[in-house]
Parts: sequence; structure tokens; C-alpha cells
Amino acid sequence: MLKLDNVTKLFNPGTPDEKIALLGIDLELHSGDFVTIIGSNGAGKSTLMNIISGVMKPDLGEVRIEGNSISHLAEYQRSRWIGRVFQDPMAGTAPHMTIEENLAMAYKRGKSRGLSFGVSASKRNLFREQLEHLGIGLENRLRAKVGLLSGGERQALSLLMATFTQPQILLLDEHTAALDPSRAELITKLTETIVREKKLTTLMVTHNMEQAIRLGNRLIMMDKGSVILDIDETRKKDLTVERLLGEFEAISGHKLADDRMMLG
Ligand SMILES: Nc1ncnc2c1ncn2[C@@H]1O[C@H](COP(=O)(O)OP(=O)(O)OP(=O)(O)O)[C@@H](O)[C@H]1O
Repeated sequence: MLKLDNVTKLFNPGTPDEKIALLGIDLELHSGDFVTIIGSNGAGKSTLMNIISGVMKPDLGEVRIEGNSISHLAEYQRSRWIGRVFQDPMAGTAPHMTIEENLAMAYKRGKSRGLSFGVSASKRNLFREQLEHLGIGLENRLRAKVGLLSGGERQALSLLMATFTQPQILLLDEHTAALDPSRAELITKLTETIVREKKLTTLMVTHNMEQAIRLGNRLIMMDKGSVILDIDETRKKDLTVERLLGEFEAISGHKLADDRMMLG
């Protein structure tokens, strides 16, 4: 499904500020995999998400979907296959547009040119149906401006928009980190439901160890630009936060340093 071969990214190469953000990453996600990623500060998690989504190009290596290289494609060209939800609830939606206009925009993604952002009666019914499924009453506020929604409501809408057209890959970039605990839990539950129902292949960066262990069928730990631990479903079932931190320390030779780390 998604395959990264030898993906390497340096910032400021050849200068005293040179930073190796990713060092020869080989990673394969199979269809339906839900992989959580944790790692220390500056491990390369955001760079990895940016390279998969096309925000950045790698210096070396290839990104492939279903065997086809997408390395040469720009972010907007990849958006038909890749949905992304960011940490910042403001990032995934247009605040001055209404809920239905935002959904119309998401609906159009990856479709041929010429379709308008207009909202026909049949589209409105589809949007209402999808919003109802979120279970937070947004279906009654189709014409409300998105800027008026709470952070949790915007993240729920962002999640729906990112997955509306059934992307092949869903990237979740600490998407619950900016929310209070009850809203974060709501978005986590919605994520689980949407990923399960739409059978999405998902990569989720989180600073919440307990969440990383509980969600998904595979867990990856990164440190200094490399994947240092790749834990499958069977091993993940017996994992605890303590054991995970212990394994990290044994392999990396240092304690996990993460300013935003939450144990559970
Ligand atoms: N635009 C940039 N210019 C220079 N260096 C950068 C840039 N973006 C990232 N880096 C560096 O690349 C490395 C990887 O950064 P990245 O943001 O991918 O890590 P991260 O795992 O997401 O970290 P965190 O969890 O602390 O946000 C770090 O050393 C970082 O300082």
C-alpha cells in the first residue's frame, strides 16, 4: 500500500546547522494497517508526515503508493490519495466558509475540474447524513461558519473532510493534542470508528503513550531520524507504557525525551 524506500532528509546540508531529520527510512504499510508513531523530540515524525503528504521532498529515496512512485507529485496532487488531519484545529478547515461549503470543498478533492463548490440538495443530504454519524449535532448547523465552532467540533469536521473521499492513506498529526481531555477522547473514538468503517490505512503521530499502545495494530518508535522499534499487533497487546519506555532506552541508549509526552 504505502512504501518508503531509503527516505532521507537533511536540513541546511553542508552548513554548521546541518540536521539529519530522516536517515534511510524503510517502511511499508499494508492495506488496513493502523500504525501509531511515537518518538523523542526532533526524531523526525513531522518530517516523515510532510514527506509522505508532499509538503517536502526527500533528498534521497522514494515514496510509493500501490507500487507507483509519488515522489515527484506536489501536495495538492497527492490529496486524492492522502487525507491529513493536523494538530491545529484551525488548519484543516476554512473558517469563513460554512460547514456545508467546507464539505463541498472536501467532496471535490481529487475529482475532475469543472465541478463547483456549490451545494445541491442531494449533496446537502449526503453531508447531513455524514455529519449525523459524528453524533455531535453538526448536521443541524450546515450553514454555520466554521470559525464559530469549538476546537473539538472543528477537529471532528476536519476528520470527516480528510476521510470523505475514502483516501488510501490517512495521516493524523497529533490531531488530539490541542484539545482538552474529554474532547480529545471524543475525537479519538471518532477516529477509531471512521478508520474501522472506512478500512483506512492510517499513520498517527501521538505524544500520548497510552493512546499509542491502545490504538491501531502496529506501533513504531522513532529516534534521531530512524525507526528504532516496530511492534506488531501480537506484541502490542502485552505492551505497557513502562515496558515501552524500557525498550526505547535499551535500544537507543538514552531516556525518551519528549516535552509533550503524556503517559496516559
Ligand atoms: N525547517 C527546518 N529547518 C531546519 N531544521 C529542521 C526543520 N524542520 C525540522 N528540522 C529539524 O529536523 C529534525 C526533525 O524534526 P521533526 O520536526 O521532524 O521532529 P519531530 O519528531 O516531529 O519532533 P517534535 O516531536 O519535537 O515535534 C530536528 O532536529 C529539527 O530541528
